[in-house]
This record gives sequence, C-alpha cells and structure tokens, in this order.
Amino acid sequence: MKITVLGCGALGQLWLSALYQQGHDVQGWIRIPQPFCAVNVISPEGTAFNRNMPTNDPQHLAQSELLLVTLKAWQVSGPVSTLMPMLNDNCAILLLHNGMGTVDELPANRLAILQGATTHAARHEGNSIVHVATGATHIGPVTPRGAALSSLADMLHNALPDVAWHDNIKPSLWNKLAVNCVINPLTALYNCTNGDLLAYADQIEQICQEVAQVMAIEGVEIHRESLLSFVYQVIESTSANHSSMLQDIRNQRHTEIDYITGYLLRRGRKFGLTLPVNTRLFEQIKRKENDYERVSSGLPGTW
Ligand SMILES: NC(=O)C1=CN([C@@H]2O[C@H](COP(=O)(O)OP(=O)(O)OC[C@H]3O[C@@H](n4cnc5c(N)ncnc54)[C@H](OP(=O)(O)O)[C@@H]3O)[C@@H](O)[C@H]2O)C=CC1
Ligand SMILES: CC(C)(CO)C(=O)C(=O)O
Repeated sequence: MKITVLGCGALGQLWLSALYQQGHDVQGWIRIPQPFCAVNVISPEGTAFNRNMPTNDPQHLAQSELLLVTLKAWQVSGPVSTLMPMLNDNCAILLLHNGMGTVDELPANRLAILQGATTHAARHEGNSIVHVATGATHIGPVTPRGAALSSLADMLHNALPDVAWHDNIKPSLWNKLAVNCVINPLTALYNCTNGDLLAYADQIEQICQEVAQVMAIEGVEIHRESLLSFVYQVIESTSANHSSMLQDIRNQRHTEIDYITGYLLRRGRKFGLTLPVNTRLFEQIKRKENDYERVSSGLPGTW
C-alpha cells in the first residue's frame, strides 16, 4: 500500500520502519522540505533499524491510500488542513495522538477519517527512537466514509501488532482520555512517575468522577468503578514512566493539555457542567506552560 506518515518523531518512525519492513511503499512527511529523513528505531529486543526513508514527495502524497498522522494533538490541524487538498478522494486519514478534538478543527471534507489510541511506548534517545514497550492500537471511524475501512486494521496489525478495529471508536478514545486526564496533569504537577500517583487516590477519584459525568452525557457507557480501575491498571502497568506531559513541562515544550483536560472541559461546558477539579488542574498546567512560553516569546511577564 502507498502510505505517507506525517510527523516523523517517536511514533512516526516506529510506524515508518514497521510498514517499510512489511513491504509497503511508504514515505515520511516532515516540516522542513527535504527528500529523505533518517529513521533509526531500536526494537524492544534490541534490534536496530537504520535507514534513510524518502520524504515530502508530492506525487507519492497524491497517490497515497493512507495518510498516517503521528503529530502531537496541537500540531495536527495546520499541516493536515494544508495537505488535504493534495490527497486523492480515496485516501484515508488516520489520526494517532493523545487527546481529542482535532477532527473538529479540520475543514469540512468528505474524506474517510479514522482516529486511534495506542499503548505502544517509544521515546527519543540521542538520534534513535527506542521502542520501549509493545502495546495495542485501537482504531475506528470518526467520519461516515471511514466506516468501511476495517481492512486497514488488518494491514496495520501485520506491520505493528496489535491493532484492533472498532465500529464505534468513541469508548476507546474516551477511556484513553480519562487515563490522560488523570496521569498527565498530576504527574506534571507533582513532578513524579506514573506509579507515584498511587499516593493521590482522592484526587484521582475526583477527576474520574467528573470525566465519567461527561462520558455519560456523551453517550459512552461507563461505570465509575470500572473507569477508576482501568485508570489504576494503566498507572500500575506504566508505573516507571515519566508521562509525556511531565516530559513536555520538564523540557519547556508546549503540552497537549488543551486536547486532554481542555477537551473534557469544552465538552462539559457544552452540557452546562463546570467540572471544578479538572478546571483547576487545567489552569495549573496552563500557568506552568505560560511561564516558559512567555519567556521564550520575549513577552513581559505581566500585562
Ligand atoms: N511516543 C509514544 O510512546 C506515544 C505517543 N503518543 C501520542 O502520539 C502523538 C505523537 O507522539 P510522539 O511521536 O511521541 O511525538 P514526537 O514529538 O516524537 O513526534 C512528532 C513529530 O512531528 C513533527 N512535526 C511537528 N510539526 C510538524 C509539521 N508541521 N509537519 C511535519 N512534521 C511535524 C515533529 O517535529 P519537530 O520535533 O521538529 O517539532 C516531531 O518529529 C502524541 O499525541 C503523543 O501523545 C501516544 C502514545 C504513546
Ligand atoms: C498512558 C500514558 C499516561 C503513559 O505514560 C500516556 O499516554 C502519556 O504519558 O502520555
């Protein structure tokens, strides 16, 4: 299959190497137009994949059957909107990122758009991407034309297992959002590993209670206790992790809070819910983010 992977960071390189090794005709799409990028991936078993892969070929993009988007949530709408007019009518777009709400930012279109959530873990180490842990990727349609594309899950599964297809992807995305609403802001505020969050049971329960309220109104069937136990399961299975938000804050990078807690608050507000616990967490993370973003933009600290 002809595929373009937009965003050649940790997840992007993982997919580029896996799809290439499965025999697919794959290119990357990077910010700086250049004809290739180095893809260096170290598998969980320690095997290295090192290869220069083609990038930014407009003809390859126009013929692609899949645009796999592995950008951070806040990076998605700009480049995807720019590339959309260059895609053919039968090209599917698969958004693979933490958080929700990016699909609402895209211009009106008739394309097949899918979204997914993954539990694979990969991180940058020097010039390489270390595939720290294998996991599962859940994908499904977020526009009507995506509904017929379950065969994509099989193709992706053969490259980087496990991949599961869901006719209704909403519950998987909301469950992942719940996990991120708990783990990401709390670890960033307490500057701790995911496992250390076991000491904050009351706060975890309050966050989950508010998320469950919004999920119920969104029509996602959920029991408060099972959501809580799912969140604890992830805390335990990723206990040694430093969450992506903690890493973003430590490295003074823009976080995904607007698409995690921010998305929850926007959906809650639509239904008249105030969600005080998540609102406070959102404000605390934005304050941290604003501190360094204001400094780097050269703006004064107060206005
Ligand atoms: N890594 C992981 O283990 C997991 C990640 N996720 C989620 O997946 C998403 C991607 O994460 P991850 O791969 O770690 O992130 P990375 O930051 O490693 O990758 C994003 C890549 O996109 C590039 N990029 C940014 N803007 C553009 C643009 N306009 N055009 C082309 N490329 C661009 C970035 O380049 P540059 O660096 O130059 O900005 C970077 O290489 C996030 O939502 C993350 O939360 C989910 C589960 C696990
Ligand atoms: C599941 C979790 C919390 C793992 O660290 C994650 O998705 C992240 O760090 O962004």
